[in-house]
Amino acid sequence: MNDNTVAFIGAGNMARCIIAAMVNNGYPSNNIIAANRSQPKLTALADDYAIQTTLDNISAVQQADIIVLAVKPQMMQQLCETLITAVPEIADKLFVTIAAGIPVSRYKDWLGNVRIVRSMPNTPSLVSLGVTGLYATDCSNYEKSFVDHMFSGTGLNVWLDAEAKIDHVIAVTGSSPAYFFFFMQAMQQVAEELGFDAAEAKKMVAQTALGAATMALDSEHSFADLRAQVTSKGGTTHEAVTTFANQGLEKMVSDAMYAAINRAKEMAQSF
Ligand SMILES: NC(=O)C1=CN([C@@H]2O[C@H](COP(=O)(O)OP(=O)(O)OC[C@H]3O[C@@H](n4cnc5c(N)ncnc54)[C@H](OP(=O)(O)O)[C@@H]3O)[C@@H](O)[C@H]2O)C=CC1
Ligand SMILES: O=C(O)[C@@H]1CCC=N1
Repeated sequence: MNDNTVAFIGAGNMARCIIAAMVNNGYPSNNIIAANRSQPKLTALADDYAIQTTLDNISAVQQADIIVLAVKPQMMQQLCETLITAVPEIADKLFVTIAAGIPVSRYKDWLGNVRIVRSMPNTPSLVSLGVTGLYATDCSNYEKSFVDHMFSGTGLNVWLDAEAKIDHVIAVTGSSPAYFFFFMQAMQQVAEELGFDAAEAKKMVAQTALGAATMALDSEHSFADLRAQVTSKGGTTHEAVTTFANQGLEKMVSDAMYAAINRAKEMAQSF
């Protein structure tokens, strides 16, 4: 499977995270090409991962078996139309898109009746602790296995039986690293107010988040049980957690996650 050449069109944040995971997982770097409209990110990727790079999208797709569409959603239609015009036979290749909010039907409008896997990765893929939602249409078992293999170094792959679930994955894992970073940022701010220096405060907060997540993954206990283990009756945690509850943390989280889903649906309507 490592013989397939994979071209990333768009070499931004998310492409870098997936490329890092593939290379760290043993995918041959000379079988990965990144194409970008400007040079700096390509230079950094070539330096860090020894992959091939190019400013020429067309040349990248011509050399590739699998094409990963990794530009922002707003750029996608123009990109697809340029590609299909320049290289009509690329419709025979396998496409993987990582874009939020663009349904498979739009790609088929832009590229013809292509075989495409919609994926929704997240940035912790960079450290192989990502979660990727995957939804395939019209692909062979080999192609699905290949895409599974391609993402296997990023962390956990979750195959979906309905395209609508991609929007749910966005809310649960695609966007959610930002929720945790926001929470940690707020905690760091208070730690600094309390006199810890910025680097120390960041480390203390991140180490606690890592410890809590590791405990949750390693344990049979529910999140609620693990929370109860920290919360002594009449103690400090109870006061903190009650403050969160009284100020509507659960509703806030729910509203935020549905807002992400609604935005994905709204984006889908706009393409
Ligand atoms: N960031 C995330 O956490 C996640 C993002 N996604 C999806 O991934 C996609 C990319 O997002 P992200 O990586 O964050 O965005 P970035 O802006 O970091 O990356 C997009 C890249 O595409 C390049 N680009 C734009 N137009 C073209 C073009 N026509 N040809 C070649 N390269 C082009 C940009 O070049 P330049 O450097 O010149 O701007 C940039 O490097 C989006 O569709 C998003 O929905 C999915 C899951 C998670
Ligand atoms: O914010 C976004 O639209 C993309 C999709 C999931 C994470 N980032």
